[in-house]
Amino acid sequence: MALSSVIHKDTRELRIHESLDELSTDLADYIAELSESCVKERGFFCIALSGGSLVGLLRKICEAPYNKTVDWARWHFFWADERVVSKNHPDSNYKLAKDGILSKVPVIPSHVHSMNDAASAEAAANEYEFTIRQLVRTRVIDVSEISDCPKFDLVLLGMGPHGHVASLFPDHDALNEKDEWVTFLTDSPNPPPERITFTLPVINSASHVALVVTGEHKAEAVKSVMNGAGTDCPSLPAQMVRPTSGKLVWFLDSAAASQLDVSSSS
Ligand SMILES: O=C(O)[C@H](O)[C@@H](O)[C@H](O)[C@H](O)COP(=O)(O)O
Repeated sequence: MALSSVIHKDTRELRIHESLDELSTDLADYIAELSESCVKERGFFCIALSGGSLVGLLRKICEAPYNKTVDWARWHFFWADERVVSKNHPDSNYKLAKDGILSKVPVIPSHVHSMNDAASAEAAANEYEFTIRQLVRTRVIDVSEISDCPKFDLVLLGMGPHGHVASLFPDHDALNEKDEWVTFLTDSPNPPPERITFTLPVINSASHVALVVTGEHKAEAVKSVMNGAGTDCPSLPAQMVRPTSGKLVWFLDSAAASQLDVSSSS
């Protein structure tokens, strides 16, 4: 149960939770409901996620009742970003999701669309974009009515303490990428340096984007993002997450929300 749930003027929703356990349960409810409605409407549920603490917070969706009630066979699983390391490396976002989620629920192996760990960052990014293009063509992934971008049913992101999302870092050129769906970095400010990431046009074309942010060390960045959310010149990558026709929900714990004036923001 959310401690406070606030709808902002710009249709951003904040769900603030007292404990990580409550947040994890609410996140599981949210994903299960979305999955049900997408499967009913389109026959598939296309979910993309990044790495970090977010994956641990997805633990409840792998437990009862969701492990039995969710239609896992209709899920297609993607990564919003990946580190260019082998799939069994501790830094791999694939490994994180495999250990934390995919090893616990019956997603069909051919529906797990991971990035090639045997190619260069550039080649793996191109290959991933090609995979996504094929799935858009066959309408497994929906397509945006506004651009020709893929319209993922849900993109789940964490946020770093300096406001980065996926592998899109403040002041990095990758933020300006408008044409590619998937791009690569060889100079990430956070290790490892080589990464592959969805671009902003893809993130912002999703039907639903959820940012899951916890901990006091993120409170300052959460405040900056919320304060600058309406600005025409956003500087933090998390401020640039503005779905064009989709919905944006922030899942926060009370520590991450501690610098927000929640009462005045509704
Ligand atoms: O591969 C990555 O680096 C992640 O995808 C990244 O975008 C992550 O989500 C944030 O850094 C938040 O991570 P934490 O929640 O662990 O702070």
